[in-house]
Amino acid sequence: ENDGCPMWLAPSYTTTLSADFPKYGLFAGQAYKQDSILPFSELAIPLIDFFADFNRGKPHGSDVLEFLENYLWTQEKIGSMWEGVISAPGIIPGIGVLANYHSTYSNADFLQASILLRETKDDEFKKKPGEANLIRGAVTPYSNATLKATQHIPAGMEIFADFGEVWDGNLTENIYQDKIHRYDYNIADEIVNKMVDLYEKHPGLSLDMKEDIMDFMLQKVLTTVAGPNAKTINSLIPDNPRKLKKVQEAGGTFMYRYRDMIRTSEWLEENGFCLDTIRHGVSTIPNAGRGAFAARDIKEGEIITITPMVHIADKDLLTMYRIEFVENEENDTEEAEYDESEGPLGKQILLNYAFGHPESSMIFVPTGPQVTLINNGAKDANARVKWAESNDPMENPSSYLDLSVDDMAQVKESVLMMKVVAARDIGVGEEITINYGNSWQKAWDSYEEKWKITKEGKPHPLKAEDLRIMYKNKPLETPETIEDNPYPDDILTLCFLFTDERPDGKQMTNQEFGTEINQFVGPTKYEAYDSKSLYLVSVLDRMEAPGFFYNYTVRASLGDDEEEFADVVDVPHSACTFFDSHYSSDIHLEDAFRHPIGMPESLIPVSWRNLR
Ligand SMILES: C[S@@+](CC[C@H](N)C(=O)[O-])C[C@H]1O[C@@H](n2cnc3c(N)ncnc32)[C@H](O)[C@@H]1O
Repeated sequence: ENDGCPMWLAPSYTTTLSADFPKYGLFAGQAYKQDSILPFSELAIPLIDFFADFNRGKPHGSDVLEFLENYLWTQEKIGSMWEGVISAPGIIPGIGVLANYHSTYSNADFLQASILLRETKDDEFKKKPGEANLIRGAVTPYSNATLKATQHIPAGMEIFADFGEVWDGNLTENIYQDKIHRYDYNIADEIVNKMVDLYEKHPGLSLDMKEDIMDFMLQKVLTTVAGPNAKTINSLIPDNPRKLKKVQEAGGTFMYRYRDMIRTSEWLEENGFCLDTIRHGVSTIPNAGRGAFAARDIKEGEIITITPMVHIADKDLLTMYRIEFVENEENDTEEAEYDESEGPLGKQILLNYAFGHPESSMIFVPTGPQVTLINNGAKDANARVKWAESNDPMENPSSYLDLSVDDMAQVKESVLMMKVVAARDIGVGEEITINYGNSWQKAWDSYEEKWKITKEGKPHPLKAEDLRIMYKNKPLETPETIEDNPYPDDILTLCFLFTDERPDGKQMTNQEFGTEINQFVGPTKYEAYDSKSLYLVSVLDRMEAPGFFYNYTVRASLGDDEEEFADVVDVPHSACTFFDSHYSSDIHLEDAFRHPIGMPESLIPVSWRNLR
């Protein structure tokens, strides 16, 4: 089942028949066992307080927001819920954009622990706690977004991510989206498994007998217990008992029904592009952060990767202003508004991950796996970018190059395809770089120059990222110790908490407040760390706990109301972490570096040069 390619980019099953360009998806190049980690760990790029009426009202605002909304992951998935005052959902290029949605089937989900605990070797480029560094504010702090297989994924199968309930019911017209519900398949699977068990227990049964039993179960028993659903469930189970085993082997009734969904390696070779060239790591360029590295030898002229691009018609939408909440007397609510009087606060971090050109208001975010990791190699760059051409595995539809920016704003699909081509032979393990261009280089040089004068060698206020490092092997502060070791103002302490009654069954009550005291019971394994169990806490007490370093008693806040809280005992050190409060992470530094990657001159047609 393993043809050597970990993952393919190819036209998705969800492309509608009427569409005039394919929608792309990710396809497993080899089988992935249930619970295994899928290739590619990605960055997550939060859009802070972006999806609000003040942006919708700007030129192209409603079109851009409507388009970008299709690519978002919630702030709870990313762990960015404290970045803004309204919301901070984000884009996870690669797996987060290209894993499609299917109404009855999903085979992958984000491993939340990977992004929430932020334990990745790639982030070891980190600045020392309390020390200024050029990279502060220049790159997203959210990384290591990883997908895991939620069931066995056969080689050739498309990756469908679990988007949760909100998406259900939206996409019924697509050819492979059927009206049968997920639970119908689940019940059908259970029946198939039980029938197979029964037949295996009684190997002497004749085929006639088997058919009779099956008929009896499906026609009589199922109709009685499942009512109107019986017909649907029945239709998912083959009526020939000999085929039941085949259903199991296919991975259940859904996979059996859509056997042709599994693409052959010939089909993938012909229609797809194998994503086996880039792996992530720490950049070899000083202060550049993470980078993209060659996962195998790449020949000069070879396409390293092809990436769909999401176009944003007006880069001005990424300018951030202070937000004020204005009372709406009509319906007695508060509305968020941009206060532009003081001038901009800065720009969204997404700008650093987008391609642009000074003469165009359009910018382009690459959504191919690992592409956002490619750093600037200036004149020594070993790769270059181009629009994909007609003889490439995926083509850039050239008609869009003739559209005006206003017309492009109306195109709410990711239609543009860019390729990254090796400018010379690249050896395995070498960092892959492109030339970001003169305008970017100038911006970086002047940022560096200013930084040297104002910040070099000076202390930098401690951020959550710093405290995570500092407190890795140091106990959290308690009311007794906090005066001598205060946390910085904008730091939030949080713990992941699943709780239960005390093991001895005795309910303990907090004498002062009359509230319950709960027992910490989890998360105990890596996979169980999830933002649903993340609570703001204050640490009340700590005690040494052999094997666990320290255990804490914490007061967890249960809502906005300060009065709503619960105390939890025996919380291990490893369940607690730090976040920055609103507008205080390095992303929000006043003079943080923000500049799009330069799109080569020849890639920007005259029709897009609306700022000329
Ligand atoms: C598209 S991202 C590349 C991924 C990024 N290195 C990261 O860790 O997320 C572009 C950003 O990487 C950094 N970068 C890229 N090339 C660089 C270089 N040659 N020197 C310094 N910083 C660089 C800059 O902060 C830039 O805004």
